[in-house]
Amino acid sequence: MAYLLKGVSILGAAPTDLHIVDGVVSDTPEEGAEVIDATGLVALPGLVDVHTHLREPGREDAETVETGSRAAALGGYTAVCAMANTSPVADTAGVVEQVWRLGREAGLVDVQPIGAVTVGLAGKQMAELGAMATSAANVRIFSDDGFCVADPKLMRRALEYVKAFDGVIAQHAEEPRLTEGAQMHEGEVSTRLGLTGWPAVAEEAIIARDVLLAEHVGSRLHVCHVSTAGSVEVLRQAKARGVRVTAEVTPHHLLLTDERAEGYDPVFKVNPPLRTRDDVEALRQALRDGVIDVVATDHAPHAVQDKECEWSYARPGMLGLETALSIVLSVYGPQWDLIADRMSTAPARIAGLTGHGGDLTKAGTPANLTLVDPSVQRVVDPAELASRSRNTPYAGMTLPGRIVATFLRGEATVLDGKAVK
Ligand SMILES: NC(=O)N[C@@H](CC(=O)O)C(=O)O
Repeated sequence: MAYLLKGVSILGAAPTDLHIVDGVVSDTPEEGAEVIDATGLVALPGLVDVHTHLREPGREDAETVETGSRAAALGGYTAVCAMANTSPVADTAGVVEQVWRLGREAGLVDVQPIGAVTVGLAGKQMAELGAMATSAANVRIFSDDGFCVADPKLMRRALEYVKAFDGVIAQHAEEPRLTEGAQMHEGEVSTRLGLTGWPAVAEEAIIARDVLLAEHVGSRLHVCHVSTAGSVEVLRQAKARGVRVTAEVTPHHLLLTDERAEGYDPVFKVNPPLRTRDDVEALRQALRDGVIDVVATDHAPHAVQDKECEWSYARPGMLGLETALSIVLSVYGPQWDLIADRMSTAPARIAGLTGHGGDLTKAGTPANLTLVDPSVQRVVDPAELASRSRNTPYAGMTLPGRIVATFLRGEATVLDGKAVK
């Protein structure tokens, strides 16, 4: 299938014609190509998410690889990295290969499995990182996300182990002894609501420790869902010293604050918790500066019974894939170069996903891209989401931008704002 995207603006530049032929960007038109009127639309390299929870195997009532892939494509993504906290945990070659195969069968985005760092995410014994790296799933990112690799000796060994194949340890930075019973950010609002708080220092202390370990070992560390101004300062200093550390921020931490907990609506319960306005400002600036490298969704679907209950019983986590670009647009406006780097090129580099995040002006670049209509304002309706879950914190909000089409290696996965399969 060949396409001609007529009058498209690549990253906000003057309108041009973009030819997609045989799965790549081409500078020569193809006879009989399907013409898409792309007037007013912006082409971005397909978005890449380094932090997605797809819930399969184990919690297919909340999401499957297929439903999550569809949500991703509709959000403009062409690749997602699937977190390891499934059931069974993705801590063996068998499980990561299963997730990888399910992703191929769904065929809507490239699903790159993340392997667990420790057996069963229990933080005691290192998982078979080498077996997962050499499996068909070709795992490069390892994470116990949902839990912190709290034992410093184990963290050091894992960093040493992955160095051999340029792997990366993605840390969920949470000192567990400081967050026992935590329900939200520790601060003025938690005091008023009478909820046990997760102090900012519980995140910052682990990041500080881990950048020192990564520096000592000379290995790659990635910090998941950075949420505090103090974490940003630790990362800024580490990067200035040349530590091989990268970091992500979620759309919700760029937009929402802990005041959302005031109605006790569990849709706003998430780990790490929503923080203060000052934290939000520091995160926004850090993403601009490049101290934080990427936006990652931490798309965390949960079944109704796990979310629509009393706050303290509700699971933490919120949906992200289908709203991420709109949230980032609402925060930064049409800064397309920034958006393309932080949501596509940089995450593709971190995950080692060659073929994603490429330059759409160059012939031969794999045609992984998405078309956005920035002029449209959409009202988020949970019932319309492709995810199997409904736990979006943005229900009823009016947000800028609509994904019109997404292409994976030149094949449309989304057309006219609808998934093709
Ligand atoms: N982000 C969340 O609040 N939840 C994540 C795991 C996690 O990161 O805690 C989940 O898997 O639901």
